Amino acid sequence: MTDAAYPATRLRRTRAHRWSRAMHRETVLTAEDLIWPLFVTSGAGVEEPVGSLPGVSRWSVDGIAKRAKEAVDLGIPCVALFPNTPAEKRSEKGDEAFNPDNLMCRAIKAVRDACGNDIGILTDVALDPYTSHGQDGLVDAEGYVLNDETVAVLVDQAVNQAAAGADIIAPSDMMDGRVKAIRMALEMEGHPNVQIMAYSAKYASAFYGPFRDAVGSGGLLKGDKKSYQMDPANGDEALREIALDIAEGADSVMVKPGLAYLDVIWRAKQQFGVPIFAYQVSGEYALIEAGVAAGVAEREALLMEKLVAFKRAGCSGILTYHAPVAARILNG
Ligand SMILES: NCC(=O)CCC(=O)O
Ligand SMILES: [Mg+2]
Repeated sequence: MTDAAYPATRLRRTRAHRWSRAMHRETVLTAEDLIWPLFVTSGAGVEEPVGSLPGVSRWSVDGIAKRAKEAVDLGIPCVALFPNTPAEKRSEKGDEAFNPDNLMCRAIKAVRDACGNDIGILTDVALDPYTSHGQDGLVDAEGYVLNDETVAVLVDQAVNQAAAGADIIAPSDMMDGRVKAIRMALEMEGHPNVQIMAYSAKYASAFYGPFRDAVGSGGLLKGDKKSYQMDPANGDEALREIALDIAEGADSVMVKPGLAYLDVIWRAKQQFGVPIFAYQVSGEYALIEAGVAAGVAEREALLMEKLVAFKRAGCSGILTYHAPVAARILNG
Protein backbone atom coordinates (compact mmCIF):
# COMPACT_ATOMS: atom_id res chain seq x y z
CA MET A 1 0.00 0.00 0.00
CA THR A 2 1.31 3.44 -0.92
CA ASP A 3 -0.18 6.40 0.90
CA ALA A 4 -1.01 9.50 -1.13
CA ALA A 5 1.49 12.18 -0.28
CA TYR A 6 1.14 15.08 2.13
CA PRO A 7 -1.09 17.07 2.46
CA ALA A 8 -3.75 14.53 1.37
CA THR A 9 -2.31 12.19 3.97
CA ARG A 10 -1.72 13.67 7.38
CA LEU A 11 -1.27 10.75 9.79
CA ARG A 12 -1.51 13.18 12.70
CA ARG A 13 -5.17 13.88 11.83
CA THR A 14 -6.46 10.75 13.58
CA ARG A 15 -4.23 11.37 16.61
CA ALA A 16 -5.63 14.77 17.48
CA HIS A 17 -8.20 13.70 20.11
CA ARG A 18 -8.49 10.91 22.65
CA TRP A 19 -11.73 9.56 21.12
CA SER A 20 -10.08 9.31 17.73
CA ARG A 21 -6.95 7.63 19.07
CA ALA A 22 -9.23 5.11 20.81
CA MET A 23 -11.15 4.51 17.59
CA HIS A 24 -8.02 3.90 15.54
CA ARG A 25 -6.19 1.72 18.04
CA GLU A 26 -5.05 -1.45 16.28
CA THR A 27 -4.24 -3.56 19.32
CA VAL A 28 -6.35 -4.00 22.41
CA LEU A 29 -5.05 -5.41 25.66
CA THR A 30 -7.48 -6.70 28.30
CA ALA A 31 -7.25 -8.62 31.57
CA GLU A 32 -8.25 -11.72 29.58
CA ASP A 33 -4.86 -11.60 27.82
CA LEU A 34 -3.03 -12.26 31.08
CA ILE A 35 -1.82 -15.43 32.80
CA TRP A 36 -0.71 -14.98 36.42
CA PRO A 37 2.27 -17.09 37.59
CA LEU A 38 2.05 -17.92 41.32
CA PHE A 39 4.68 -19.39 43.65
CA VAL A 40 3.53 -22.06 46.10
CA THR A 41 5.20 -22.68 49.45
CA SER A 42 4.65 -25.07 52.37
CA GLY A 43 2.57 -24.51 55.49
CA ALA A 44 -0.71 -22.68 56.09
CA GLY A 45 -1.38 -18.97 56.25
CA VAL A 46 2.12 -18.30 54.91
CA GLU A 47 3.16 -15.36 52.73
CA GLU A 48 6.88 -15.08 51.95
CA PRO A 49 7.90 -12.01 49.92
CA VAL A 50 10.45 -12.83 47.20
CA GLY A 51 13.32 -10.40 47.75
CA SER A 52 14.39 -10.19 44.12
CA LEU A 53 10.78 -9.67 42.91
CA PRO A 54 9.44 -6.70 44.89
CA GLY A 55 5.66 -7.04 45.20
CA VAL A 56 5.64 -10.81 44.54
CA SER A 57 5.24 -13.42 47.29
CA ARG A 58 5.18 -17.15 47.69
CA TRP A 59 1.87 -18.30 49.19
CA SER A 60 0.90 -21.45 51.02
CA VAL A 61 -1.84 -23.49 49.33
CA ASP A 62 -4.66 -21.62 51.11
CA GLY A 63 -3.22 -18.30 49.92
CA ILE A 64 -2.89 -19.64 46.37
CA ALA A 65 -6.64 -20.40 46.39
CA LYS A 66 -7.29 -16.79 47.47
CA ARG A 67 -5.06 -15.41 44.71
CA ALA A 68 -6.93 -17.57 42.17
CA LYS A 69 -10.25 -16.12 43.37
CA GLU A 70 -8.73 -12.67 43.02
CA ALA A 71 -7.75 -13.59 39.45
CA VAL A 72 -11.33 -14.60 38.65
CA ASP A 73 -12.62 -11.32 40.11
CA LEU A 74 -10.12 -9.38 37.99
CA GLY A 75 -11.05 -11.24 34.79
CA ILE A 76 -7.69 -13.03 34.52
CA PRO A 77 -8.50 -16.37 32.83
CA CYS A 78 -5.61 -18.53 33.99
CA VAL A 79 -3.03 -19.01 36.74
CA ALA A 80 0.34 -20.78 36.37
CA LEU A 81 1.65 -22.62 39.44
CA PHE A 82 5.29 -23.03 40.51
CA PRO A 83 6.26 -24.85 43.71
CA ASN A 84 9.10 -23.99 46.06
CA THR A 85 9.88 -27.55 47.10
CA PRO A 86 11.50 -27.77 50.55
CA ALA A 87 15.18 -28.77 50.43
CA GLU A 88 14.57 -32.09 52.17
CA LYS A 89 12.15 -33.16 49.41
CA ARG A 90 14.59 -32.40 46.57
CA SER A 91 16.67 -35.22 45.21
CA GLU A 92 19.07 -36.13 42.43
CA LYS A 93 16.18 -37.53 40.36
CA GLY A 94 13.43 -35.16 41.47
CA ASP A 95 11.02 -37.92 42.54
CA GLU A 96 8.83 -35.45 44.41
CA ALA A 97 7.60 -34.31 40.98
CA PHE A 98 5.31 -37.34 40.77
CA ASN A 99 4.14 -37.49 44.35
CA PRO A 100 0.33 -37.11 44.02
CA ASP A 101 0.33 -35.16 47.28
CA ASN A 102 3.14 -32.73 46.40
CA LEU A 103 2.76 -28.97 46.76
CA MET A 104 1.79 -28.57 43.11
CA CYS A 105 -1.01 -31.14 43.28
CA ARG A 106 -2.35 -29.70 46.54
CA ALA A 107 -2.35 -26.23 45.02
CA ILE A 108 -4.17 -27.46 41.89
CA LYS A 109 -6.90 -29.02 44.04
CA ALA A 110 -7.21 -25.93 46.26
CA VAL A 111 -7.66 -23.68 43.23
CA ARG A 112 -10.23 -26.01 41.74
CA ASP A 113 -12.14 -26.19 45.04
CA ALA A 114 -12.12 -22.40 45.34
CA CYS A 115 -12.92 -21.48 41.72
CA GLY A 116 -14.41 -24.51 39.96
CA ASN A 117 -14.02 -24.15 36.22
CA ASP A 118 -14.01 -20.35 36.34
CA ILE A 119 -10.23 -20.39 35.95
CA GLY A 120 -7.65 -22.29 33.94
CA ILE A 121 -4.84 -23.99 35.86
CA LEU A 122 -1.55 -24.16 34.00
CA THR A 123 1.22 -26.33 35.44
CA ASP A 124 4.88 -26.36 34.58
CA VAL A 125 6.56 -29.64 33.64
CA ALA A 126 10.33 -29.77 34.28
CA LEU A 127 12.35 -31.14 37.14
CA ASP A 128 14.18 -28.01 38.32
CA PRO A 129 11.90 -27.27 41.30
CA TYR A 130 12.46 -30.85 42.52
CA THR A 131 16.12 -31.67 41.83
CA SER A 132 18.99 -31.16 44.26
CA HIS A 133 21.16 -29.90 41.35
CA GLY A 134 18.65 -27.41 39.92
CA GLN A 135 18.75 -28.80 36.37
CA ASP A 136 15.46 -29.44 34.51
CA GLY A 137 16.16 -33.14 33.92
CA LEU A 138 18.12 -36.23 34.89
CA VAL A 139 21.89 -35.79 34.70
CA ASP A 140 24.74 -38.18 33.94
CA ALA A 141 28.06 -38.32 35.80
CA GLU A 142 29.32 -35.26 33.89
CA GLY A 143 26.19 -33.27 34.70
CA TYR A 144 24.84 -33.53 31.12
CA VAL A 145 21.03 -33.53 31.05
CA LEU A 146 19.88 -36.80 29.45
CA ASN A 147 17.12 -36.35 26.90
CA ASP A 148 15.18 -39.58 26.56
CA GLU A 149 15.50 -40.62 30.21
CA THR A 150 14.21 -37.18 31.22
CA VAL A 151 11.27 -37.37 28.80
CA ALA A 152 10.16 -40.64 30.41
CA VAL A 153 10.07 -38.96 33.83
CA LEU A 154 8.37 -35.78 32.56
CA VAL A 155 5.53 -37.93 31.26
CA ASP A 156 4.90 -39.18 34.81
CA GLN A 157 5.07 -35.64 36.13
CA ALA A 158 2.55 -34.42 33.54
CA VAL A 159 0.10 -37.27 34.19
CA ASN A 160 0.38 -36.61 37.93
CA GLN A 161 -0.58 -32.96 37.38
CA ALA A 162 -3.43 -33.84 35.01
CA ALA A 163 -4.79 -36.36 37.51
CA ALA A 164 -4.81 -33.62 40.17
CA GLY A 165 -6.88 -31.43 37.83
CA ALA A 166 -4.50 -29.32 35.75
CA ASP A 167 -6.07 -27.85 32.58
CA ILE A 168 -2.90 -26.95 30.68
CA ILE A 169 0.36 -28.86 30.90
CA ALA A 170 3.29 -26.59 30.06
CA PRO A 171 6.55 -28.46 29.50
CA SER A 172 9.38 -25.98 30.09
CA ASP A 173 12.29 -28.43 29.98
CA MET A 174 13.29 -28.15 26.28
CA MET A 175 13.92 -31.89 25.87
CA ASP A 176 13.42 -33.11 22.29
CA GLY A 177 10.26 -35.17 21.79
CA ARG A 178 8.59 -34.45 25.11
CA VAL A 179 5.41 -32.91 23.70
CA LYS A 180 4.61 -36.06 21.74
CA ALA A 181 5.35 -38.33 24.69
CA ILE A 182 3.21 -36.23 27.05
CA ARG A 183 0.35 -35.97 24.52
CA MET A 184 0.28 -39.76 24.07
CA ALA A 185 0.30 -40.35 27.83
CA LEU A 186 -2.51 -37.84 28.44
CA GLU A 187 -4.62 -39.57 25.77
CA MET A 188 -3.93 -43.03 27.21
CA GLU A 189 -4.57 -41.97 30.82
CA GLY A 190 -7.98 -40.45 30.14
CA HIS A 191 -7.11 -36.75 29.82
CA PRO A 192 -7.89 -36.03 26.16
CA ASN A 193 -9.02 -32.46 26.90
CA VAL A 194 -6.01 -31.44 28.93
CA GLN A 195 -4.12 -28.95 26.77
CA ILE A 196 -0.41 -28.64 26.16
CA MET A 197 1.19 -25.20 26.02
CA ALA A 198 4.74 -25.94 24.94
CA TYR A 199 7.60 -23.76 26.03
CA SER A 200 8.87 -24.23 22.47
CA ALA A 201 11.41 -21.45 22.16
CA LYS A 202 12.92 -21.11 25.60
CA TYR A 203 16.23 -19.32 25.57
CA ALA A 204 19.21 -19.78 27.90
CA SER A 205 18.65 -16.35 29.36
CA ALA A 206 20.12 -14.06 31.99
CA PHE A 207 16.59 -12.87 32.80
CA TYR A 208 15.59 -15.90 34.94
CA GLY A 209 17.58 -15.06 38.08
CA PRO A 210 14.75 -13.91 40.39
CA PHE A 211 12.60 -16.94 39.39
CA ARG A 212 15.32 -19.27 40.58
CA ASP A 213 15.27 -17.45 43.93
CA ALA A 214 11.50 -17.78 44.06
CA VAL A 215 11.47 -21.57 43.54
CA GLY A 216 14.62 -22.07 45.59
CA SER A 217 16.75 -23.58 42.83
CA GLY A 218 19.10 -20.64 42.26
CA GLY A 219 21.71 -21.50 44.87
CA LEU A 220 21.62 -25.16 43.85
CA LEU A 221 22.21 -24.79 40.12
CA LYS A 222 25.58 -25.99 38.98
CA GLY A 223 26.68 -24.87 35.56
CA ASP A 224 24.17 -23.49 33.08
CA LYS A 225 21.32 -24.72 30.88
CA LYS A 226 22.90 -24.05 27.47
CA SER A 227 22.91 -27.71 26.42
CA TYR A 228 19.10 -27.67 26.23
CA GLN A 229 17.81 -24.10 26.25
CA MET A 230 18.30 -22.06 23.07
CA ASP A 231 21.10 -19.72 22.07
CA PRO A 232 19.78 -16.11 22.12
CA ALA A 233 21.43 -15.60 18.73
CA ASN A 234 19.06 -18.02 16.97
CA GLY A 235 15.74 -17.25 15.30
CA ASP A 236 15.41 -19.84 12.52
CA GLU A 237 16.00 -22.56 15.06
CA ALA A 238 13.11 -21.24 17.17
CA LEU A 239 10.79 -21.72 14.19
CA ARG A 240 11.99 -25.32 13.88
CA GLU A 241 11.33 -25.89 17.60
CA ILE A 242 7.84 -24.43 17.24
CA ALA A 243 7.05 -26.46 14.11
CA LEU A 244 8.03 -29.67 15.85
CA ASP A 245 5.96 -28.95 18.95
CA ILE A 246 2.89 -28.19 16.84
CA ALA A 247 3.42 -31.44 14.92
CA GLU A 248 3.82 -33.32 18.20
CA GLY A 249 0.47 -32.08 19.50
CA ALA A 250 0.96 -28.74 21.26
CA ASP A 251 -2.28 -26.71 21.44
CA SER A 252 -0.34 -23.51 21.91
CA VAL A 253 3.31 -22.50 22.02
CA MET A 254 5.38 -20.11 24.07
CA VAL A 255 8.34 -17.86 23.49
CA LYS A 256 10.41 -17.08 26.58
CA PRO A 257 11.68 -14.57 27.68
CA GLY A 258 9.40 -12.03 26.06
CA LEU A 259 10.59 -8.58 25.11
CA ALA A 260 14.02 -9.52 23.74
CA TYR A 261 12.36 -12.07 21.42
CA LEU A 262 9.49 -10.14 19.80
CA ASP A 263 10.93 -10.98 16.38
CA VAL A 264 10.52 -14.69 17.12
CA ILE A 265 6.91 -14.16 18.19
CA TRP A 266 6.19 -12.19 15.03
CA ARG A 267 7.83 -14.71 12.72
CA ALA A 268 6.11 -17.65 14.37
CA LYS A 269 2.70 -15.98 14.17
CA GLN A 270 3.19 -15.16 10.48
CA GLN A 271 4.45 -18.64 9.66
CA PHE A 272 2.16 -20.90 11.70
CA GLY A 273 -0.90 -18.89 12.77
CA VAL A 274 -1.18 -20.84 16.02
CA PRO A 275 -1.88 -19.40 19.48
CA ILE A 276 1.38 -17.97 20.82
CA PHE A 277 2.06 -16.85 24.37
CA ALA A 278 4.97 -14.83 25.67
CA TYR A 279 6.47 -15.28 29.11
CA GLN A 280 7.48 -11.90 30.48
CA VAL A 281 9.95 -13.49 32.89
CA SER A 282 11.12 -12.61 36.37
CA GLY A 283 14.09 -10.49 35.26
CA GLU A 284 11.78 -8.45 33.03
CA TYR A 285 9.46 -7.85 36.01
CA ALA A 286 12.39 -6.91 38.23
CA LEU A 287 13.77 -4.48 35.65
CA ILE A 288 10.44 -2.68 35.37
CA GLU A 289 10.26 -2.36 39.16
CA ALA A 290 13.90 -1.20 39.27
CA GLY A 291 13.11 1.37 36.58
CA VAL A 292 10.11 2.64 38.53
CA ALA A 293 12.21 2.86 41.71
CA ALA A 294 14.90 4.77 39.81
CA GLY A 295 12.35 7.25 38.47
CA VAL A 296 12.66 6.21 34.81
CA ALA A 297 8.87 6.37 34.33
CA GLU A 298 5.58 5.49 36.02
CA ARG A 299 4.87 1.77 36.48
CA GLU A 300 1.60 1.97 34.55
CA ALA A 301 3.21 3.57 31.51
CA LEU A 302 6.17 1.20 31.39
CA LEU A 303 4.03 -1.86 31.93
CA MET A 304 1.28 -1.05 29.45
CA GLU A 305 3.76 -0.22 26.69
CA LYS A 306 5.57 -3.51 27.13
CA LEU A 307 2.43 -5.65 27.43
CA VAL A 308 0.75 -4.17 24.36
CA ALA A 309 3.95 -4.85 22.40
CA PHE A 310 3.39 -8.58 22.90
CA LYS A 311 -0.12 -8.32 21.53
CA ARG A 312 1.06 -6.22 18.58
CA ALA A 313 3.72 -8.84 17.79
CA GLY A 314 1.04 -11.52 17.58
CA CYS A 315 0.59 -12.99 21.05
CA SER A 316 -2.70 -14.43 22.25
CA GLY A 317 -1.62 -13.73 25.79
CA ILE A 318 1.20 -13.01 28.22
CA LEU A 319 2.40 -14.74 31.37
CA THR A 320 3.38 -11.91 33.67
CA TYR A 321 4.00 -11.43 37.39
CA HIS A 322 2.40 -8.04 36.88
CA ALA A 323 -0.92 -9.69 35.94
CA PRO A 324 -2.98 -8.44 38.92
CA VAL A 325 -1.44 -4.94 38.73
CA ALA A 326 -2.03 -4.81 34.98
CA ALA A 327 -5.58 -6.16 35.27
CA ARG A 328 -6.47 -3.46 37.80
CA ILE A 329 -5.17 -0.80 35.42
CA LEU A 330 -6.94 -2.32 32.42
CA ASN A 331 -10.24 -2.73 34.29
CA GLY A 332 -10.06 0.97 35.16
N1 LIG B 1 9.55 -22.46 33.77
C1 LIG B 1 9.21 -21.18 34.24
C2 LIG B 1 10.38 -20.29 34.34
O1 LIG B 1 11.51 -20.75 34.17
C3 LIG B 1 10.14 -18.84 34.61
C4 LIG B 1 11.37 -18.01 34.48
C5 LIG B 1 11.24 -16.61 34.98
O2 LIG B 1 10.15 -16.08 35.25
O3 LIG B 1 12.29 -15.98 35.10
MG1 LIG C 1 11.82 -28.64 21.30
